[in-house]
Amino acid sequence: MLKYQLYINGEWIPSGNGRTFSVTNPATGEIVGEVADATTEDVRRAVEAAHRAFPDWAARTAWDRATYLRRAYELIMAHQDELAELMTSEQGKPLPEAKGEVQYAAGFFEWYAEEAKRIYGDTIPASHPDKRILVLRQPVGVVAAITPWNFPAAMITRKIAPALAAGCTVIVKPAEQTPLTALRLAELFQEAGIPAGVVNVVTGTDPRTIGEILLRDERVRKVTFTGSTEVGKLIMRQAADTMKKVSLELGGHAPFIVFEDADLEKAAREVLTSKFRNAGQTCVCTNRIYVHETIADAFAEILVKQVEQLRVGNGMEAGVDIGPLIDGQAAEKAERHVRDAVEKGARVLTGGHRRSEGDVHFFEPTVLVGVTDEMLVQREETFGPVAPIAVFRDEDEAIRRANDTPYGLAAYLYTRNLARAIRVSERLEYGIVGINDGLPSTVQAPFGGMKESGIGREGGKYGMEEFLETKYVSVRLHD
Ligand SMILES: NC(=O)C1=CN([C@@H]2O[C@H](COP(=O)(O)OP(=O)(O)OC[C@H]3O[C@@H](n4cnc5c(N)ncnc54)[C@H](OP(=O)(O)O)[C@@H]3O)[C@@H](O)[C@H]2O)C=CC1
Ligand SMILES: O=C(O)CCCC(=O)O
Repeated sequence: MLKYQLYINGEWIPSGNGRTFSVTNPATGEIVGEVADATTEDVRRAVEAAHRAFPDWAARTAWDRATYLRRAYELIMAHQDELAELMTSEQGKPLPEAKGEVQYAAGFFEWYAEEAKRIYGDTIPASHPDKRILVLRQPVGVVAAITPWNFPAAMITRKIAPALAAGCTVIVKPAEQTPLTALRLAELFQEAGIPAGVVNVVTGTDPRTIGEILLRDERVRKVTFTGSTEVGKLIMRQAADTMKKVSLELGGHAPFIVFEDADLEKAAREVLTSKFRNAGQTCVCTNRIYVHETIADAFAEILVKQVEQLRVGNGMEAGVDIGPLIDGQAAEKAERHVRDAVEKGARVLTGGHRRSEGDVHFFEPTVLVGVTDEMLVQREETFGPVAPIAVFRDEDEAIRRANDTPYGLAAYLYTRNLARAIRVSERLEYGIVGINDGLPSTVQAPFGGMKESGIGREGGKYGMEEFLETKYVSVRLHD
């Protein structure tokens, strides 16, 4: 069993009160790790360390910072098999998916090592002959990064790689259910030689208090969060008191519109990828499938055939496509959504049941038809492997129903008609649109949502903006 302490100021230290908590494998219920349960004083110490490390880190050249980021990238890649196994053991996703996430996570370090050198300012023509106008981009300062359990590596690196590249120092608060990957990454950052205090990792079982300490502290200038919309709203309110910069990647309710001209086999394959990745536990997973009425039956038949080939089981075993859900609440939610849909007239074409034993919860990949918009599954984020199919008659109706949600993270459509693809993607009120593509996430593109799905973007050149302040310097040319 793995044992980890807190990573603060370049050192591994126990919690101030010596307390620890265990990490459980969601596929077996076994305890796989024991980590320190941070006290409020430990969190303050991490802020202090990040604050002290900031001036030196910010003053280094971009080339210098890039060297550390590149080393971190290489170390993560060199340890990808080990990191993937660790991730599967605490999160449950199938091993190949975990390895894909590790590579994706490393990719943010590679990208931002390069991007660090391209933080450009501006010079602006002045309206007086003896004046000059300069615009500088400077790191925002100490950053608190609060991350979820569904992507134990990539949600950390997508935040901290641009933060470090910009010259910020960070305190990471990983999810309670998946701290081991975060702590192993911290060991690799230490091995990469990233200076003491530049990255700190605090783990704990009292997220509200840890959050409050990070958010109340005026030395923390930015909070970046991925998780539920409910907690995101709380964080935004708390950040207001010290006017921190805020980035929020929150819940989603992604529609997938399949038009009548679609290649049904290929469209179903994209829906499958988007819907069942990580057992449906991603914020960009398809939640609502709108299929044109003329092809709905044929599409459902093809999707069911593909879904029935998915193997559910322990993600460590070869050939498994769908791992366990993260906990009992997740299984209960998926079950509630299926039950509610059936009570309101939907039909289960495949799946529909949970398999729970003690603390271990699997859910059969499920396809529902006859779904209508008042069903829970069409309104709340399911975060589970349930694919609800509803029918539509025309383009306007599909767009109106797709946009009828407080969320605005990802949306998908499948068509061979280019004009329609462009027209529809322009009208969808979402931060990410996949045209014939169920997996648009990639390091160089802006990831983020509109409406209640959040604020700000992560990834690519846009992700760097979130960690920079703009300073205007006005110069009068007096001798
Ligand atoms: N956008 C996304 O990618 C995600 C969306 N979700 C959605 O949210 C639902 C609930 O998932 P859940 O894991 O509970 O998500 P949360 O929003 O509760 O957790 C995300 C992170 O925030 C921390 N946190 C929780 N409460 C606070 C607080 N008051 N102040 C500061 N930090 C806090 C958590 O810590 P701790 O782990 O200790 O609770 C975790 O590190 C899911 O079913 C799904 O619908 C969930 C995860 C990711
Ligand atoms: O669920 C999330 O919050 C992140 C989705 C991972 C990705 O596609 O980048």
